[in-house]
Amino acid sequence: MTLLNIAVAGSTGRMGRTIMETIADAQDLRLSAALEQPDSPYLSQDAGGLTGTPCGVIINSDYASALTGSDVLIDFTRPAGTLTHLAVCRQSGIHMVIGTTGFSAEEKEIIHDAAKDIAIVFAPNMSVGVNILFRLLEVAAKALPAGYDVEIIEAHHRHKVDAPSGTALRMGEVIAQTQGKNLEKVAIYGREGHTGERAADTIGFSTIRGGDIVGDHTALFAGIGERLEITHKASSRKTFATGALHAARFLATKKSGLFDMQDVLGLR
Ligand SMILES: NC(=O)C1=CN([C@@H]2O[C@H](COP(=O)(O)OP(=O)(O)OC[C@H]3O[C@@H](n4cnc5c(N)ncnc54)[C@H](OP(=O)(O)O)[C@@H]3O)[C@@H](O)[C@H]2O)C=CC1
Ligand SMILES: O=C(O)C1=N[C@H](C(=O)O)C[C@H](O)C1
Repeated sequence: MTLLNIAVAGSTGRMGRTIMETIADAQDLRLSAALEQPDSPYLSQDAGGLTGTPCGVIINSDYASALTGSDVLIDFTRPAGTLTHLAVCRQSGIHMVIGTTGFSAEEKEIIHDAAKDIAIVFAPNMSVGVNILFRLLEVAAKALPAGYDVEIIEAHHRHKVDAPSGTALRMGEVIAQTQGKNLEKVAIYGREGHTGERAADTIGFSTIRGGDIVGDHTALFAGIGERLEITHKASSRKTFATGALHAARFLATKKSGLFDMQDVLGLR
């Protein structure tokens, strides 16, 4: 069997470690590189040492040379890191799975442009459940009559640095798009003080941060006399890692283009 060579950026982070563990369990995948920042205390260590099984891949910050021999780079880092890695991958013709969240509109445009040359899966949430939830939101947003207030509530661990989560923002985009609205114009990010009554047609976001919550997302459609809540709760990062590896396999069949998990999972 020909193995697919996977490089992992942010290899010592929460997602990086989980992805490397998941690669180690896959028969068809090989960890080809483990990347970290130049000031990382983990440089030169065996990447498998982090997960208890040394594998002979040394954690490296020389992106260009480390990526030689890789088919796909999986990147769950920060926007600045992802864009640095993207430039190297575009130059070297290496496909990318991007799970990082918190990009500005301009930064997302750079990813769109790079997809002219390489194939990219870019998705704020790689779990099967959340991607089905996106479809359920389309159904609800289309079927409910006018007058249901939309609120999106998300909860994550204390270490998360961006808010609202990328998933919550995508939920807002899906609902807004389905209802013919522009999220930028209707989003309300938090409320404080004398806010006045809720404006009709807005989409509110609420963010909770605490402890080790892996990732909870709820869309609330609140009408008069009833509420519809659609919720997803992730209980393990393995669900995201498994999705990222499916995305890498999907990219192996592509030459270029921008895809998301709806494409990977055949949900479009
Ligand atoms: N799409 C999805 O399904 C999911 C997406 N995410 C997203 O993935 C990202 C990472 O999450 P998580 O693993 O929890 O975060 P962590 O903070 O645990 O890990 C981030 C990793 O990226 C490295 N890093 C940070 N900045 C840079 C940079 N400028 N260049 C290169 N590497 C960098 C960090 O190195 P160091 O520690 O040295 O700073 C660390 O290894 C977040 O944006 C999160 O929202 C998370 C889960 C699921
Ligand atoms: O930072 C996290 O942990 C997560 N981030 C993603 C997001 O911002 O949507 C996905 C997941 O909920 C975990």
